Amino acid sequence: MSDQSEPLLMDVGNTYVHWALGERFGQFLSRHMPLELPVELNEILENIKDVVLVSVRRANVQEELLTLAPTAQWHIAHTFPRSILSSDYDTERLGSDRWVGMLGAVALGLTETGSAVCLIDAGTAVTIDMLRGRHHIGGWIMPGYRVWFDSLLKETDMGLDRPDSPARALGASTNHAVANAWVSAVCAMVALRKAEMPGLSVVVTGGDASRLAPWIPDALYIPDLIFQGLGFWNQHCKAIV
Ligand SMILES: Nc1ncnc2c1ncn2[C@@H]1O[C@H](COP(=O)(O)OP(=O)(O)OP(=O)(O)O)[C@@H](O)[C@H]1O
Ligand SMILES: CC(C)(CO)[C@@H](O)C(=O)NCCC(=O)O
Repeated sequence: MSDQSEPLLMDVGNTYVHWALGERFGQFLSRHMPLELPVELNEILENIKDVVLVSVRRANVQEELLTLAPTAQWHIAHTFPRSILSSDYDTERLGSDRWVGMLGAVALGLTETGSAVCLIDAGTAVTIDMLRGRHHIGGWIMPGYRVWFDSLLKETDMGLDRPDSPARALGASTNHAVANAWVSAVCAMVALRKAEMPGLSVVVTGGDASRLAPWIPDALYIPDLIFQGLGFWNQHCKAIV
């Protein structure tokens, strides 16, 4: 039985759906339809009153999720008050997961320190977003670790296996040449921003964050940043249109 007073938080990404309820959390694949939910989550959905969801997938994934708990109140994070977080980006297109990740930085007070913040979310895609206080000044999108390999596998005749532990050094094998190029690309992008913004704080999150964080000096590794952001959106943004 779940504690019905707190909402179930869900982040529907391009590869995984991540969920959290208090101390409980998990993930399942978002790309296989119909969705195959873990038993624990199905049990939670039978009793839950509120679900707070952010999604970057097509509407049909969201619709299928909604049918799994028809009596629950679903709160979908897709509007973001500019009074709380503004952006120079094309806000019609800025991914909801990026907005919510940045709200996670706001929730943790990282935007109030006087230093600019560089937020790296290493998932299916890697997004790198820059914040000055509660203002998003822009960002970058590049392939995530798996997609980086998959694109070369598809377009070349190289045989490739993804190493578990990529590094920033030069590669001495095909696999490490590709893997280390990915780490080095992200590190170089961060170094570019740091050169322009001394004192920049760097935050790393997402499924591949643990592969990157050791190579970025002074990076803060915050695995649950998206859930911090979803909780903040639910409390402070949902009611503001
Ligand atoms: N258990 C796992 N099995 C396979 N890959 C994993 C696993 N855990 C983490 N990863 C890595 O994490 C990446 C996906 O990250 P994450 O779960 O943050 O993506 P996502 O939220 O689905 O993507 P996005 O937020 O970009 O839409 C995969 O590409 C893979 O490299
Ligand atoms: C970039 C991704 C795929 C990262 O999950 C997502 O945020 C997205 O689909 N964004 C829309 C495009 C944009 O943010 O400019």
